[in-house]
Amino acid sequence: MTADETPATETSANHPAGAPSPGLSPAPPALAIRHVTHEFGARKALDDVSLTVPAGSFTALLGPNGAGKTTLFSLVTRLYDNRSGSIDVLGHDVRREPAAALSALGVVFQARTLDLELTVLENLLYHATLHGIGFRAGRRRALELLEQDGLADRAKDKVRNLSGGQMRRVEIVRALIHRPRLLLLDEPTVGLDIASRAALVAQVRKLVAQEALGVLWATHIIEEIVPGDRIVVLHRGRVRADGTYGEILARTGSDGLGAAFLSLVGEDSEVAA
Ligand SMILES: Nc1ncnc2c1ncn2[C@@H]1O[C@H](COP(=O)(O)OP(=O)(O)OP(=O)(O)O)[C@@H](O)[C@H]1O
Repeated sequence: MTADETPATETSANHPAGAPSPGLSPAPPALAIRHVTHEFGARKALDDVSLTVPAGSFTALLGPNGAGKTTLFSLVTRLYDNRSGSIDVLGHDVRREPAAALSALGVVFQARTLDLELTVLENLLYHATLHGIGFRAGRRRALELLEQDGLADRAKDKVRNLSGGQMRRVEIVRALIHRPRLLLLDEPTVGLDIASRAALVAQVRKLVAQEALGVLWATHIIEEIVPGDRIVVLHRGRVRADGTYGEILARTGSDGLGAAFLSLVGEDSEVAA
């Protein structure tokens, strides 16, 4: 079977990918991190971190600068080796089964990584090729995703001519090209205006709802989090709270997420309310 003929992940309206099948054991979470510690010399960037991103959930990783969010993403993506604890993507341990784990993973890094001199479509096809997807299947998938996101008319434009928000949306499309089940986004809205930020968050929430994608969204912007989201509060390398929006408010006795966050991490935070 060629890459062009590789069947898409089976989905249907009643049984989206990642959701448990009737009669079968429940699907593994999109991401399960257990007891991970990471040090840079004497500095402990992560200290016994455990968290789960269920399939079909929008989980916000909320933490101020220096909390350890990027370090955590670097461990999940294997930029760094996790020497303690375990990290499973869709049930695959990233150390023992890196190929299976990484093929289920899409990432949008903090720094922009599109080639400005290539067109939108060329950028997407380049990425598809890296994932072993044939030219025709890659083109079909890229155009389908651009269409869904309202960007089809920009396919042949050089990336240089897009707005910052559009570039970010293309990066999300690129991260989805190989049909991952987990999407990691590291502070994707930094530098965007309010309208672009809202469009980006809406794009990702739609994916969670329609495709049962598990999303881990690192941010320090409280406004991006809404009731119904799962939240992991990370501060100075430690998980300070992990639960639904309502659980975090109830646990801290707060009437808003800003107040809840402050009561969890104290005054030395740089989280934007
Ligand atoms: N390569 C490195 N060498 C030494 N220390 C590092 C390195 N990378 C990160 N750190 C330190 O680890 C801690 C966590 O940093 P990290 O970048 O993961 O936080 P973050 O939550 O992503 O912050 P930001 O929002 O500012 O990117 C910080 O104290 C940082 O200075």
